[in-house]
Amino acid sequence: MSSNEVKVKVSHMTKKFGDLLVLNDISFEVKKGEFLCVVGPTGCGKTTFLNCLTKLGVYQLTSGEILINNEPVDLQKHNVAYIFQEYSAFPWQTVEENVAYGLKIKKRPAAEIKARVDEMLEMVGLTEYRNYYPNQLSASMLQRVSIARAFAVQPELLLMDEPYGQLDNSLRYKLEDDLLRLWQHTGTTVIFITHNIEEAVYLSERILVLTNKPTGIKQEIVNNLPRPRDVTDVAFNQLRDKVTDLIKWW
Ligand SMILES: Nc1ncnc2c1ncn2[C@@H]1O[C@H](COP(=O)(O)OP(=O)(O)OP(=O)(O)O)[C@@H](O)[C@H]1O
Repeated sequence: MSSNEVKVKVSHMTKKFGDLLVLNDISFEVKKGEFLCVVGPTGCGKTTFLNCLTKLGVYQLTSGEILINNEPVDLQKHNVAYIFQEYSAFPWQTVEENVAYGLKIKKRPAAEIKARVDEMLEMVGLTEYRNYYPNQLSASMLQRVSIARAFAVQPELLLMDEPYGQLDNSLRYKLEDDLLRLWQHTGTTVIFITHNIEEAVYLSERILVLTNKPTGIKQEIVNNLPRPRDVTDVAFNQLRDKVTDLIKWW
């Protein structure tokens, strides 16, 4: 899916909280349309890594530079969407209103909003729940609302921080397939943080393996396994074991 065009270029990203050096001179690139997963040991700074990409508030970089389309990252200009582990749906809005939210903020025409919301709801299997409120939905349905809402605005970059960390395996597999379908359909560039190595091998085109703090990149692994992927496949398990060995600290 990825092209040769560089979407995100991170140079010497360094982040300290007081005296604590968390991210230590990290440099990498993400190609347009690429699906990049980032894994690493517990507490190494995965969330900090993702938050620093937008340089908001306490996550301003201590030093280094982040470019999107060769320009300094600017959330007013660049269309960046997020999905977190916590459910982000507005409880006072229906599923349909939640999915339409970003498009309304962008003041898109009503007909475009309707068409886009219909398309997104169809892709995540929520069409018949469009008039439900979040408190009427299961955990996995809430995450599907988040995905549909994020993709509705056609983000050029989607940042995901362990979105399925609290779900059991069967729900997670279903959501991962929804995500892959949307990614393939839209060509969005995705950076996906996870502590789950199997998930990284299932989703990614490339995996960045982080070290313990002060955090750097231990290894970049290209993941060319054919899709659809099978978690019981020999090659799949070899790659999973290789990544596991890289982040083992015991
Ligand atoms: N706002 C902050 N102020 C001070 N220290 C922070 C802040 N955010 C993160 N840290 C510190 O940065 C380090 C990395 O935290 P972070 O949450 O990014 O790790 P993580 O890899 O996402 O953790 P986990 O594996 O538990 O998900 C920790 O030592 C944490 O205490």
